[in-house]
Amino acid sequence: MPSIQDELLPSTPGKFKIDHRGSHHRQLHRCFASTSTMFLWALFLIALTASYLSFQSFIDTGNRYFAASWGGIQWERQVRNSAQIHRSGGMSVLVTGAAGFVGTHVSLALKKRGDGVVGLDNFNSYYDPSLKKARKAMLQDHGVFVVEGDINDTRLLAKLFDVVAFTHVMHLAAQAGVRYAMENPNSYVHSNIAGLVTLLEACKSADPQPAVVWASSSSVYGLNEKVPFSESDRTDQPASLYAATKKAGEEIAHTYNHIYGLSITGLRFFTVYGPWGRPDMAYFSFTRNILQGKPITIYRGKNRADLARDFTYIDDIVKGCIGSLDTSRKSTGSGGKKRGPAPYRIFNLGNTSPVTVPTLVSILERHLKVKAKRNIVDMPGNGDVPFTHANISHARRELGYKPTTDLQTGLKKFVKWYLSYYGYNHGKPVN
Ligand SMILES: O=C(O)[C@H]1O[C@H](OP(=O)(O)OP(=O)(O)OC[C@H]2O[C@@H](n3ccc(=O)[nH]c3=O)[C@H](O)[C@@H]2O)[C@H](O)[C@@H](O)[C@@H]1O
Repeated sequence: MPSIQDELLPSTPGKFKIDHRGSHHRQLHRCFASTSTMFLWALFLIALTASYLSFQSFIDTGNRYFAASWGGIQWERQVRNSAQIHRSGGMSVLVTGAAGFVGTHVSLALKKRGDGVVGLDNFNSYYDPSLKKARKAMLQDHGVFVVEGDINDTRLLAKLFDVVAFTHVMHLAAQAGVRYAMENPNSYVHSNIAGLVTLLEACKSADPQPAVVWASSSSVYGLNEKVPFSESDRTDQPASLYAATKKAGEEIAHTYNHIYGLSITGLRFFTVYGPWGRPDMAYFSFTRNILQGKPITIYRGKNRADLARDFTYIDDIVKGCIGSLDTSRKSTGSGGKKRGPAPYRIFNLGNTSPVTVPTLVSILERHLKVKAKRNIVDMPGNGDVPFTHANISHARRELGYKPTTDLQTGLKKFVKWYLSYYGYNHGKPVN
């Protein structure tokens, strides 16, 4: 008889248990029973592992297709439809920062003339994302699909180029704003440097390679004193981290042109304003504060000199962007290799008539019919430059760029839009 201990304790898996007292038959039986128990255990473990792994992959897939806002058959269909070209000789353009101020206007203009447009935007909260969502809704109404995603997402970019053979990329996604760079420097590195590299990597690997047009900034002229600013002037004394990242962007773009044959055009925008604009910019926040009866802060330069900007109206900028897309010749690389020299261009897109900040405020007062409470302070050392002024003869020659809207007219259009969008007091009681 087996001892009680033998009955209760299972045999050690993988080892024969020798029964010194039983018959040969019993030994065989025990041996068989122990092997099949072991087999069943093994099966059980395999099944457990397999179901764990498939559960994990279900979670991954779920994350990819449900939590992330891109991917799937329906999504690809939307991307393809949006990229469809509706005119002969048209282009299919990936517009990054499409829910941004300039991105929205450029996307609409391209779509209206029959080009294919797919937008990309990360809808970050640098300023009120509800304004970005409203722009997205407007684009949607005009047949432009805006993908929610980041230019740092390599997989998303590869997917987009996989679904559509974009002929052009209009790269407008960026961390904008001069003074915010002191608060959140890393966001500038993330978007304007890392994001730019990720995007150019995707463009260089795409087959065919698209031609790239992207937004640099007038701020690259930094502390230069020679006016007006020309593209051939030095750009090695930036006054802000923002300007430094845009300057770095120009050098990075040059590298991709040189090594991979990407056709690249950089546009130095000069203080762009207009309807659907950026709430962080002076003309916009001044309007809000004036209507709410709040004081506005007007910076003043050295020796009490007024600051001045070459404010440029959005419709003029859009014409410059589209002129750049239309004149950009093809990239020459394929399979990630350069096959010949490709164009590398830089253009100023300004208005050529600088206006001082106090004059900007006076124009707003006239359009709003409200007096501003002006608080004049010396310019803090926060990255601002005292003035900007564009020489646009290069863009005029090459792109046919010719700005036609003066600040008075442009601000009138902005104020009209502002009042129709926000109402007279931006949802707040007027004091
Ligand atoms: O041209 C450009 O490259 C840049 O133009 C603008 O930068 P900025 O010219 O500084 O535009 P605003 O922030 O609207 O400032 C305009 C002027 O108003 C002044 N300002 C701004 C804010 C304020 O409270 N008070 C004030 O006097 C600024 O010093 C500046 O002289 C954009 O914000 C940048 O993203 C863009 O790259």
